Amino acid sequence: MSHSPDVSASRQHIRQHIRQVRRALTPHQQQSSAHEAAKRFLSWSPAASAQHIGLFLSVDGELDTRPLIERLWAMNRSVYLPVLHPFSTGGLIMVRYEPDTELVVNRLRIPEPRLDVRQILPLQHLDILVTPLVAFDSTGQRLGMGGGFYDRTLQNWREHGFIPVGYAHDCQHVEALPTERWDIPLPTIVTPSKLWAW
Ligand SMILES: Nc1nc2c(c(=O)[nH]1)N(C=O)[C@@H](CNc1ccc(C(=O)N[C@@H](CCC(=O)O)C(=O)O)cc1)CN2
Ligand SMILES: Nc1ncnc2c1ncn2[C@@H]1O[C@H](COP(=O)(O)OP(=O)(O)OP(=O)(O)O)[C@@H](O)[C@H]1O
Repeated sequence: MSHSPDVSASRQHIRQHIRQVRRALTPHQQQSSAHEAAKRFLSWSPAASAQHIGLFLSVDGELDTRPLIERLWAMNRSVYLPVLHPFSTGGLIMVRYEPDTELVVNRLRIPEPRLDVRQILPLQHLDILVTPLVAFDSTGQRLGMGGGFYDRTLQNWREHGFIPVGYAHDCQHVEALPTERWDIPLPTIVTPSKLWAW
């Protein structure tokens, strides 16, 4: 439940607006942005020593993670994708993603690996969690698609010992987001043109 209908309505408005703006990027803009962002991510120092990296498969105009995933595979890093938890509402499970991993489309229409318990990585073994977002602000607050999946997954990230990093287009930046008490700000966000750090 939201503490205020205004906050909730304004979050919904920002979501719709930014989703439309990022869907309007051309395939060429998408491609060059994906390349620039992958380079920036790989030159960020925590990425140099990270072995287990959580990513996501881009949909809906999101900054394309596929070029980054290909580079990480070529560097023999282990890549994981979020799988919707089968019964814990709003939960995500990180599952290993390799070039031959079979993907299925989940109920939110996002491709994910089939849930295989042997391929699950507990969060405390993750080094970096690359986090999707719809909008971010000048203080590192993020707004997602509205499921609360990453708000839950990012709880206690310091204790788990992984570093979250937002991955988004420059046009997803807004000056200030209306926040809710469960929002977890990101310490780092990579865009094609900038590395934001707080
Ligand atoms: N690429 C990607 N994967 C991700 C996320 C994300 O933001 N991006 N998530 C981050 O949390 C989780 C999924 N979160 C989601 C939350 C809401 C909707 C949603 O409302 N989607 C549709 C309606 C669903 C339908 O088609 O039935 C919509 O576009 O309105 C989608 C994903 C896990 N995987
Ligand atoms: N830590 C949490 N524990 C329980 N419920 C939560 C938690 N975080 C968020 N929620 C619930 O999830 C719902 C969606 O939250 P919100 O709109 O902030 O999601 P979001 O940040 O846009 O999405 P996401 O994190 O999936 O990208 C809210 O109704 C909220 O009550």
